[in-house]
Amino acid sequence: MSATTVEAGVAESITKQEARSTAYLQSRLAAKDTITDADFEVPIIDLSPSFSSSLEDRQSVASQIRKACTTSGFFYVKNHGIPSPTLHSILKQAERFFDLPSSKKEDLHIKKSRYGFGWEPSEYTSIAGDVESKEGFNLGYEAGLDRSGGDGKYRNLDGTHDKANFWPKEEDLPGFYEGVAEYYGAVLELARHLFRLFALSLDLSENHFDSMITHPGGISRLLYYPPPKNPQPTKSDSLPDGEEVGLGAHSDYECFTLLLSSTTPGLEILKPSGKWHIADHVPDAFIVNVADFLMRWTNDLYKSTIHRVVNRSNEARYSVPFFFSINYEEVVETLPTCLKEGEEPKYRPIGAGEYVLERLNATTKDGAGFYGNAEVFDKGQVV
Ligand SMILES: O=C(O)CCC(=O)C(=O)O
Ligand SMILES: [Fe+2]
Repeated sequence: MSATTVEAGVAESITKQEARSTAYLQSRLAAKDTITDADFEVPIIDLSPSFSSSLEDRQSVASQIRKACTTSGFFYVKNHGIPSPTLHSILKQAERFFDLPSSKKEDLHIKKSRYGFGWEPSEYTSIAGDVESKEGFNLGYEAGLDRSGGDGKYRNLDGTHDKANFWPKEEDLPGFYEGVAEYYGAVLELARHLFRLFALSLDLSENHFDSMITHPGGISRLLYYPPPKNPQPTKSDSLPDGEEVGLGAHSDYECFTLLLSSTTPGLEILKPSGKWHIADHVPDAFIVNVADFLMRWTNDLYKSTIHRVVNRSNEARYSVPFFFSINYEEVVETLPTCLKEGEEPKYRPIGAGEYVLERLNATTKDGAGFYGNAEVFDKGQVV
């Protein structure tokens, strides 16, 4: 299938139900799954053979990816080529950022952004209606962060092309921009590499998605989860369960996510039985998870699995997810090769950027968006 550009009217076809995170979550939970907990595993995939010049080697990795995507929708990658100091240094940058005095962070407040970029205080947005303890710093693609230099055609989520990222002043946090740029450049390169493996895993040609990622959307966040106010149970068997949530239950919106975290665990993945699987920390590895574009392309063959974060320790957790999207003007529609004879697409085509923006806005009160919503938020209210 060749890439099509977004058509007028696609945004209107995104229903209110999809745009509202809580309703969307409920509909996803109600969907029957064909797998059971016995099929659920989060494998560690060694990416070394994926850099080989032999197609057979690359295919062997792709088939492991396919297995993970059709069961849990989550896997770890090791030997991914990003040096360990780069990983440690971005987590250090996260610590430095969150240690800034509030007055400095206030200048970067997400209420000044149409896309939720900048600093997000704790208990500010909510993905599933819970109060969320996380504090964040969100940013999007810019050509200067892309080691390929991009093709100069990047547009924001809403199609505009003014500068969208907020950066702390160099004198407030020396070296922060360079640190983030180094990490972002490396993780974007890895995401492009992984996308070729995803294509292979779907029996497509390796370069199937290449023309869609010349100036791709790539939101990344630095996240800080403080230790809980009250000690939390060491595990949880149901949803919802009244725990102190760091980040509420959700699926990610784009193609797939690459998640780096500090050693404190916290990511919980919903198993088919409704119990939570607590993901172990694997040193120097990323957790990769299928997100909603891949679910839609594959008509549910690949699972965009619900997950959340609960910090059950008495230490801080830092994480850095990178949400890899295609170019925002592209349309995501079911791949004909993922439809069996006589099977209909379950999902209508969506404009990539518009869809992500609607899902992001749905995390704000009444879906009103971030921009200029200070009064609502300054009262400390969440959705
Ligand atoms: O911080 C984490 O471990 C997970 C973050 C996440 O799921 C998200 O930001 O979508
Ligand atoms: Fe997520």
